[in-house]
Amino acid sequence: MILEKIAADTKLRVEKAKRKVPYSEICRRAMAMDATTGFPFEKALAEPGIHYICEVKKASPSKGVIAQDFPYLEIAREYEKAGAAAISCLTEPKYFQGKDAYLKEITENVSIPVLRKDFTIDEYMIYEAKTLGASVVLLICALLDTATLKRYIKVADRLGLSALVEVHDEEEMQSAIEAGARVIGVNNRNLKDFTVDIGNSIRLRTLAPKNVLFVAESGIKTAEDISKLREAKVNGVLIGETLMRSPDKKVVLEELNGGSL
Ligand SMILES: O=P(O)(O)OC[C@@H](O)[C@@H](O)c1c[nH]c2ccccc12
Repeated sequence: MILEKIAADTKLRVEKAKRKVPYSEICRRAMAMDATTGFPFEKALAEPGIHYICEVKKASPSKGVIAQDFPYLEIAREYEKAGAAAISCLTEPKYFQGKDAYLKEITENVSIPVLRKDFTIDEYMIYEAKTLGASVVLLICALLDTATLKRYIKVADRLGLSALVEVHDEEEMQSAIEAGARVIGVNNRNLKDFTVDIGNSIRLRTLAPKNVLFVAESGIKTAEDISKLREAKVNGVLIGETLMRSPDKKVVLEELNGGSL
């Protein structure tokens, strides 16, 4: 499966990063930073209504190159101006053509929280995310057992980072809950065959405890999708391709939201 391939390549990337900046040094740098962040991502999602997490993504394994022209900083600024609650920035280089530098530059230029969208398979990456200015890290349940998930959430917590814990079925949802996830994202994309079903978020919505924030991820394209997710009482939606393919992000966000934002 693609996820295993990506995880294996990520492991090599982290080994290389550790040779440049050792584990003890990345920890030191991250822990020297302010951890009293107030968890702005969770704060934003906890406000009433549905919130937009807008993704900066050049390419993906399922779609290939999405944006030939990729003015990532302009895109991030446009998202912020259009009323996004948060930004998601891909940093995985091989399959998504992401870069740590995109994340760093974006966090330095917007004031809304930014998610480091990557395949966290080592605590090192959580410390790294902090030094890049992220407010949130992605933890994918399919890559981490419950005990590891729990440990990573604690590491993030101590740094003042939120964790968006991604699940795609009931079993993973249970693991996320058991690990103490405060924000759970349901991926509507099946990573085995790349099919997308918004119904996956709606189906799993009822399984998340009341005190957990809920995000629907992937394949969100129309105002009708949003309206269904709103009805299901999701707190946030994570949208990439639909926004990346449209020249005017503000117009698309307004259309999706059925008026203004
Ligand atoms: O471009 P889309 O279909 O709107 O999806 C965005 C986001 O959900 C997707 O990029 C994503 C969801 N989970 C991930 C994990 C890793 C990388 C990417 C993702």
